[in-house]
Amino acid sequence: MPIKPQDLRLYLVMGSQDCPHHDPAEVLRAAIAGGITMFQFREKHSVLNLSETVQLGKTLRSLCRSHRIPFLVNDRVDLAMILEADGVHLGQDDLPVPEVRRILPPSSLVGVSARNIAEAKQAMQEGADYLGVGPMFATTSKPDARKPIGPSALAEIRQAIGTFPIVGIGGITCQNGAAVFQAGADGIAVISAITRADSPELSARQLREL
Ligand SMILES: Cc1ncc(COP(=O)(O)OP(=O)(O)O)c(N)n1
Ligand SMILES: Cc1ncsc1CCOP(=O)(O)O
Ligand SMILES: [Mg+2]
Repeated sequence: MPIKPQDLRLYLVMGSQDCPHHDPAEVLRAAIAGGITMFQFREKHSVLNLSETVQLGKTLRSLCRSHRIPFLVNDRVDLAMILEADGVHLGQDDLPVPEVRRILPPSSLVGVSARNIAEAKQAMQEGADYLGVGPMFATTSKPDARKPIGPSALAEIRQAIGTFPIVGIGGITCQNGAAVFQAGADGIAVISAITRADSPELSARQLREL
């Protein structure tokens, strides 16, 4: 099933490493109450072992399923299959989209990171369902993130690719999120703006109002 651009409107990306103040399941529950439209399980540089990762993934997966929120897994196609995820998100250094498509169920969503027009067009040709474009702004959630490209780079990609679904990511907050929508994004993807907020629910609600 193709992605609905409105599913990208407020996309929470999260793993246990992003939740220093609250239990990840509580953060996700609150974020769902606040109005997130999509979720990505991104367990990266965390202290969980593999069986703990699967256990947490199952908990988060069932929360998403009971609220009809698409549940994607970052990078790990094996984990996505174990968790019966709705799809995966792949970066430029991750597994190639056509190979991943061969092993996932046909209806799976595949998101791909892109930071310029060439990467965006290649991802579309290879069968991506949406693009994650960023980092928009400086981020502290991804230590190996490259330099921010800003909303103007997203606007250029939008101009080049027409209506293909795009979500902006990286350093997005209530203060700067509107600029990402104005540049032509269908949605915003956030980690810390929700996971590190005093109230993840209130923060999600405010981001949804953008
Ligand atoms: C929605 C979304 N967009 C971009 C990314 C970044 O993916 P990647 O470049 O592979 O980096 P890691 O997240 O794997 O560190 C994303 N995860 N989600
Ligand atoms: C996963 C990822 N990809 C590009 S920036 C980023 C981190 C986004 O986290 P935050 O919303 O806290 O800046
Ligand atoms: Mg990746």
